[in-house]
Amino acid sequence: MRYASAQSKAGTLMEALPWIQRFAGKVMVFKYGGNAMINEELREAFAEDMVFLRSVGIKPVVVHGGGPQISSMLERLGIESEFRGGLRYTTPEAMDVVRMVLTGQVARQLVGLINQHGPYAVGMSGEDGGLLRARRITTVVDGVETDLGLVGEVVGVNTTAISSMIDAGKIPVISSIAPEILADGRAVEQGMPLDTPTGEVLNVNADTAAAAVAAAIGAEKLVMLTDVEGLYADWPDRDSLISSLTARELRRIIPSLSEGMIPKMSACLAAVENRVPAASIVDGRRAHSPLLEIFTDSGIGTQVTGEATEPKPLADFVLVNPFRTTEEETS
Ligand SMILES: Nc1ncnc2c1ncn2[C@@H]1O[C@H](COP(=O)(O)OP(=O)(O)O)[C@@H](O)[C@H]1O
Ligand SMILES: CC(=O)N[C@@H](CCC(=O)OP(=O)(O)O)C(=O)O
Repeated sequence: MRYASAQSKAGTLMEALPWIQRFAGKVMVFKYGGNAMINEELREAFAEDMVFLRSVGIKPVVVHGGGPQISSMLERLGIESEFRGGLRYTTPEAMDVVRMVLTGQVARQLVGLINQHGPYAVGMSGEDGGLLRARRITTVVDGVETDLGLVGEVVGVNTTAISSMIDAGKIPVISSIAPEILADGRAVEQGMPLDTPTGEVLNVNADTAAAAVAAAIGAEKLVMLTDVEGLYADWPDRDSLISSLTARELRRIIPSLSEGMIPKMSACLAAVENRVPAASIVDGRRAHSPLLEIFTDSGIGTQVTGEATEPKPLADFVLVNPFRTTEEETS
């Protein structure tokens, strides 16, 4: 009996071998969403997975969210908060809470859990060392352009800051807030250079931040942990789980999606359109879902693949626009 169980473990390890060989030395970005951090056991399993990957030569980078944790802190403090098109309308008062919860609470906890296994994790706020830069965005609700307050999208990533951590054997744990720069018409209007800092800090949805980081550092894969098994074609029909789709198919589906799935699937699309070979959504409520997604032949969630492209050259500071499509780039 003991031999049979040991044999099944060996079988699992052998299934992982070709994937370990394929991904060794490669960078993978994991977006760890607040809805996937629901209990200590899951958070510990996530930390173990990151350490496991690092130990077999894969280079994990974590970009974390914490939406539910921000919402409960805002509620405790009596600060109103609402979502518009899946993004939090963020007042200056709410921004202080976003920063406090993401960098002071969620990142600290994750870094602590990973570092129980050795001194691997380093918490990095998007504000530190010019790691991220963002420009302000609005959203469209029922066909109307709608203000989001202090909300942005990442337009610049300091890849040197991230790769020097990776090269030192560390696991960067990145919080999705970013200093605002003038990167649009406002700069031109004000006669300023396109990357002038405004002094404001913006709240960036962690899905879009993870996609921008994955694209900028030339990640092999982006894996998003959330609270569903993957993308359902006919939500909420649980029999309609899509196990894989191409960027082209996803582009067609996105307009029909609701709330949180809009930034998530747009981020997957942005990653694969910016030469990340694959982006997956996995169920973070299942312990060790990152390992199961990467090291099993079938994977477990929904995988989006891009059209084959040349590998992306790395630069020290990469300007990215997560929402520019390949068509726009080439037209
Ligand atoms: N087509 C769909 N397939 C799967 N989930 C969907 C779909 N459309 C909407 N959803 C919702 O999107 C949620 C995930 O988005 P969100 O709550 O923002 O996740 P996270 O907090 O992990 O970023 C799911 O819990 C589900 O309720
Ligand atoms: C602009 C915006 O919506 N920012 C998000 C940032 C955190 C996040 O994205 O967390 P999850 O991944 O857990 O959802 C927010 O304020 O909730």
